[in-house]
Amino acid sequence: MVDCSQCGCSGHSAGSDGASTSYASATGRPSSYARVHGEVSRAPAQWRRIDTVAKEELREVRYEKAVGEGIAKVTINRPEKRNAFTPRTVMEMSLCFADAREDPAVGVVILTGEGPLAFCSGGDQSVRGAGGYVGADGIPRLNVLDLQMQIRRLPKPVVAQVAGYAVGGGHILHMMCDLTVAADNAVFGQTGPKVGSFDAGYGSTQMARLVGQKRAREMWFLARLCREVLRNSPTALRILKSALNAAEDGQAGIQQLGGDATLLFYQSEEGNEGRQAYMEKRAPDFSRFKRLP
Ligand SMILES: CC(C)(COP(=O)(O)OP(=O)(O)OC[C@H]1O[C@@H](n2cnc3c(N)ncnc32)[C@H](O)[C@@H]1OP(=O)(O)O)[C@@H](O)C(=O)NCCC(=O)NCCSC(=O)CCC(=O)c1ccccc1C(=O)O
Repeated sequence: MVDCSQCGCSGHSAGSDGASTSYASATGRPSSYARVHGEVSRAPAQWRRIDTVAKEELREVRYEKAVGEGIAKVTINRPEKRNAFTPRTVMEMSLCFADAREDPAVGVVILTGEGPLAFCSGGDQSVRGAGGYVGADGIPRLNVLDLQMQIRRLPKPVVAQVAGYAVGGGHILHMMCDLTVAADNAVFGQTGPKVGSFDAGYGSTQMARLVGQKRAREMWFLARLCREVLRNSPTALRILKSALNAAEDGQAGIQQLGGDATLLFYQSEEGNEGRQAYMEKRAPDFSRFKRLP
């Protein structure tokens, strides 16, 4: 096993050059995957830091993109509080995820916490008031619930990279991610009832469903490493994620899958014929599009 703290992997076999992951076949020769796609680099990513997103200076979150690769990384940056989140932290995370969604160069997003002691310890209890967590505007918020939805609906895989504690709302955040890569010291748990809190939404229902869901996603996305995800078709990943959500999310899941179907249809000749005909003030001619069995 190789210690690969930069890529967040929990361990993989090194290629003969020590800088790539080798997928040897049973014969010992390079696998057909390696022959067709080449080896997967395990060289440390070069991160470029982004200090401002949507004109908002990032103070409680670090946001980075890997140079020349489609990986974005969102790091909760409050290690002195075991990366507990305030309304501002959540707002900054939300801006970063929105940016990663919009950036066509980004294919996969990592969510992690600063330092080895905690991924995230949930809501910052020192700013909790009646009605939610209170930021500079004095308004109590539970805005992490919106962030959970945002992660869930992001049409790109999100990988939680967990070292240390992932507890309370922090545990729920990792559960909302598609994949979780855990360091040896990772500790997972809910503390809500101890501190007078609970999450009866995804925090409860998703946890109940997780084992099957996570396994399926791992198999479909083949995502032991972010870089492997990036080699796969973004549309296939998008539809797979939607499909896996749809079975669990009821109408909201169908809405997401339906949106993806529209996206594909808009890219087709058949979809364009309808729009074109409208623009040209003529009847559309769909006769050349076959009704396949
Ligand atoms: C995480 C610990 C187990 C780590 O223990 P340890 O390593 O011994 O470190 P400590 O000395 O305890 O902590 C160091 C330092 O950090 C402060 N701190 C840690 N966690 C928090 C926190 N969550 N809030 C505020 N401050 C925190 C700690 O006080 C220390 O500060 P000093 O000044 O040095 O004393 C342990 O720290 C621990 O158990 N922490 C609390 C975990 C917790 O209970 N979290 C809150 C759970 S409730 C929640 O997250 C709800 C969130 C939410 O918004 C929500 C609301 C409604 C519906 C849904 C949700 C949702 O999230 O889904």
